Amino acid sequence: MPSKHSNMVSGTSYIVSMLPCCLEGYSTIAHSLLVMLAVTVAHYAVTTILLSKAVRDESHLKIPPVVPHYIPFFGSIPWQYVWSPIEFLTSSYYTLLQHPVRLRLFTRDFYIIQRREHVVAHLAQTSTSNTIFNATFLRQACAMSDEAVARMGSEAETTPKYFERKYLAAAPLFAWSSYVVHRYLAGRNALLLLQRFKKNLHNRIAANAALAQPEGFMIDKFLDFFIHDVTAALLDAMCGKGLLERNPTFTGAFWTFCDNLPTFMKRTPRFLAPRAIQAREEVLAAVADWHMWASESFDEKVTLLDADGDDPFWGSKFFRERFSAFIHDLGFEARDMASMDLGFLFGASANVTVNTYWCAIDVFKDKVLLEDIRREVQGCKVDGDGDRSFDISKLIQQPILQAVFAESLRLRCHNMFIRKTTANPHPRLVYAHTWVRAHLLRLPSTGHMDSKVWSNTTNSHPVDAFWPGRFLKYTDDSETPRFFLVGTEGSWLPSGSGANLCPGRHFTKIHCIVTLAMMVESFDCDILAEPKDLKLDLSKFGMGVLGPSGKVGARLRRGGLSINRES
Ligand code: HEM
Repeated sequence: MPSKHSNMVSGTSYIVSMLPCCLEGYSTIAHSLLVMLAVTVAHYAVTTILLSKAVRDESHLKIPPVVPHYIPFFGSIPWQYVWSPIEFLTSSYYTLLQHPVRLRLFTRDFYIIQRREHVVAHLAQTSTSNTIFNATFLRQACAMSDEAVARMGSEAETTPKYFERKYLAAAPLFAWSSYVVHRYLAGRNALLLLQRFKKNLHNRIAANAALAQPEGFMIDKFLDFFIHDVTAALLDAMCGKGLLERNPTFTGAFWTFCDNLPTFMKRTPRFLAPRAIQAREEVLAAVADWHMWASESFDEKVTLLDADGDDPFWGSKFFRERFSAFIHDLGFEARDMASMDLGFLFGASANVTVNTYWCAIDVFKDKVLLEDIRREVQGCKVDGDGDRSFDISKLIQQPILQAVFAESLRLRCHNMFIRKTTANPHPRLVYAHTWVRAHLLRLPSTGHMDSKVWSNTTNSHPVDAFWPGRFLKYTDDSETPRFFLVGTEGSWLPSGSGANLCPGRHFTKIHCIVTLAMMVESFDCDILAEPKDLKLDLSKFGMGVLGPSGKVGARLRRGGLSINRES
C-alpha cells in the first residue's frame, strides 16, 4: 500500500512531469497571440500608409482610400456610431478627414463623404440613385411584397406614355412615381393642399372641447395634440375624410408605425416588437379599406369633381390616379398599393409633425420669443376677416418665424443620404475622389453641426443649442432682423439637395409656420419638461427629424384670440 509520503512524491513528480507540457501549451497560445498582434499591427500600418499615399495623390481619378483598420477580415466596425452617432459623424477620425473614405465592413465597402462641397456635389448628380433606400423602406418598413419591390426596381417595367424619363437614375417605376409626387406637391396642387390643411386644423382647434375649459387642461404627452389634431388635419387634407372617419383609431396606430421606423428597418422579429408590428398591420388594413371604399364609391360618370379634378372619396386626383395606374394598368396587388400609400403618408407626415412640435416647444418655453412670434403673427392677420385668417404669403416671410423653423431643422434633422453610384461623378470634383460603379455611398448631413459655419466668434451659442439668431441679421438702419440663409449652402440640408430634393419642402415650411401661428393665437401653453427630457432621442439618427428623449407634458388653455369654426 503506498504511504502518504510516497503519494505526495508521486503527485509532485506528476506536476513536474506535466510542466513542460503546460508551458508548451502556454507558449503555443502566447506565440499565436503574438502572431495575431503582429498581423493586426502590420495590417493597420499598411492600410495607414495606403491611406496617406492616396491622400497625397492629386490625380483626378482615384478611388477613396480604405480607412485603416486592424483586423483584416472584420474591417472597421464603427462602434461609436451605435451609441453616439452624432459624435461619430462630427468628431470621429473618419469624418475629420477632408476627403471621402471607404469603410470596409466584412466584405462590403461603404463610402463616407464629408465636407459640404463633396456632399452637395454628389447629391447633385443624376447618375446616383436612392432606389436602394426606397426599396428597403417599402419592403422592410411598409411590408410591401418582394415581387412588388422587385417590379418597382426593375429596368424592364414600362411607365405611362406621357412620362419621359429625363434625369433620375432610378428604375422606371420609381422615377415615374417620383415625378407624379413632385407634380402633386408643386404649384396649385400644393396651394390646395395647404388650404385644406389650414381649414381642417382651424376647425379641429375650434372644436377641441378640452381647450374650451376656462382653467385649461394638462396633457401628459404634448405630442398627442400633434398626432391627433395636427397630423389628423394633414391626413384629412391629403386623403379626404374617408380614411379617418372609417378608421377612427388610425392616427394613434399610424404614429406607433412612424415612431418605429428603426424597428422595421432592422427587421426586428414580431416577438420583440409586437406593438409595432400590430400597429403596422392596423394601418395597412385601414389604408386598404380606404382604397376599396373610395374606388367603389367613386364613379367616373356620376361623382362630381371640383374645378381641380379632386373628389371627396380619394381626397385628391393624385391618390385616385395613382391607384388606378398601379392597380388597373400595372396589375399591382391591393395590399402592395396600401404599402405604397402608407410609405407616402409616412414621408408626408412624420418629419413635418415632429419639427412643428419642436418649434411649438421652443416658442412656448421662451416667453420673449413667444411675444416676438405673436407680434409677427398679429401683423399678418387679414383685414376684415375677423380672427379667422392670415395673409399666408406675408406670414411665411416673417423673419423670426422662419428662423425658428430653420433652426429647429438644423438642430434636430439629421439625414443620411444613401446612394448607389452608376457612373463617374460630376466633373466639379476635380481634387476629390471618384469612385467605381455600383457602390453604396453614405452622405451624412453633418454640416448641421459644423461650428465653423454656425457658431459666432465667441461661441456664445454652441451648435448643439437652439438659437434662431443664427438665421437672423440686423441691418444698420432697421430694428427688424432679416431672415438669412446666405453662407450656409450645403450646411443646411434638411430636405436634401439636387436630383432627389424633397418635393414637400415648401409645404413643410408653410405647415410649420401656419400651425405655430394658429397655436400662439389660440392658446397659451406651459411646457412641462426637465432639460434632460428635451435632449434628442438618437435612436432614429440619420432618418430625419429626431424627437425628444423624455416625456414632454404641457398645460394648455385657451388664450390669445378665440377662433371660430370655419365653414
Ligand atoms: C421636416 C419635414 C421633412 C423633411 C426633413 C424631409 C426630408 C426629405 C429628404 C431629405 C428627402 C430626400 C431623400 C434623399 O435624397 O434620398 C425627401 C424626399 C421626399 N419627401 Fe420629404 N421631408 C419632409 C417633409 C415632407 C412632406 C411634408 C412631404 C409631403 C407632403 C414629403 C414628401 C417626400 C417625398 C414623396 C419624397 C421622395 C421624393 C422622390 O421620390 O423623389 N416630405 N424628404
